[in-house]
Amino acid sequence: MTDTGGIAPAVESILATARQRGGGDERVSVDPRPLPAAIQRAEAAGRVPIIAEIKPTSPTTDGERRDDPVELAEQMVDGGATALSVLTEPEHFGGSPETLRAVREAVDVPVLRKDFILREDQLDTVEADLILLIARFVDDLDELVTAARERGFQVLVETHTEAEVETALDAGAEIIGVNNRDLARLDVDLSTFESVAPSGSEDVTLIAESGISTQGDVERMRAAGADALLVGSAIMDGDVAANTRRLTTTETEQ
Ligand SMILES: O=P(O)(O)OC[C@@H](O)[C@@H](O)c1c[nH]c2ccccc12
Repeated sequence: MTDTGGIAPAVESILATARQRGGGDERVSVDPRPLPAAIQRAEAAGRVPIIAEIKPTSPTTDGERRDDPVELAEQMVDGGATALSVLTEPEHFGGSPETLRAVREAVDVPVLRKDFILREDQLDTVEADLILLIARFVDDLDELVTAARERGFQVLVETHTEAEVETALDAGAEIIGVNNRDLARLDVDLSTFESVAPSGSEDVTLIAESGISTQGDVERMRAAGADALLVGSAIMDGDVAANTRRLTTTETEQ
């Protein structure tokens, strides 16, 4: 069992329910919309590649946003989002597989399934273009990366430390996220991406995750080498299209 010692009680609770959750009965087979191509298109159009996240609530958010997720998704795409991330975790994030299915049907951009997947059968809950695997929580990353790819998913491996980045690279990850949020204390520090993101790996798509809210934050993550940025709360809070547009139109050096 992967060591999950020292993590926040809210995360312990998320993992306990994730272990109980069943998967799909039938193996899914996905024809994915490629994320790297979507990132290139955004760059070519002069937009910052932003993955906008539909996250109705979270252990670190007050209240719950109950707007129609499909409308939110369309507003994010209107605001220039390169891809979307949809929470499917029901108990702590207000998500559902049905939400993801409806969103993916309504938009053309790649859609990431955000959940705490621990076992192979949990890959089969719903189709998505990308699937999140969290290095810290997955016992055998190689095995789950392979199982996900066999189904057609692109895999985003989430890391928080240099050791986890190594594990992700060893597992052959081509898309690596660095979560600025520490799952032990649930606090956010943007210097995590700056210190942990591997430099000079041209073949890897690097994503800065969490805690990005201002154009200054966007500039900072881009300067540190982020190919794309995953933003939830700062987009979900208020006018979703305007929030997305503000971030995608940030002037950056990169
Ligand atoms: O709302 P923020 O700070 O912009 O963060 C978005 C995203 O990175 C965060 O929701 C997240 C990162 N890794 C996760 C794993 C599961 C659930 C959620 C997450």
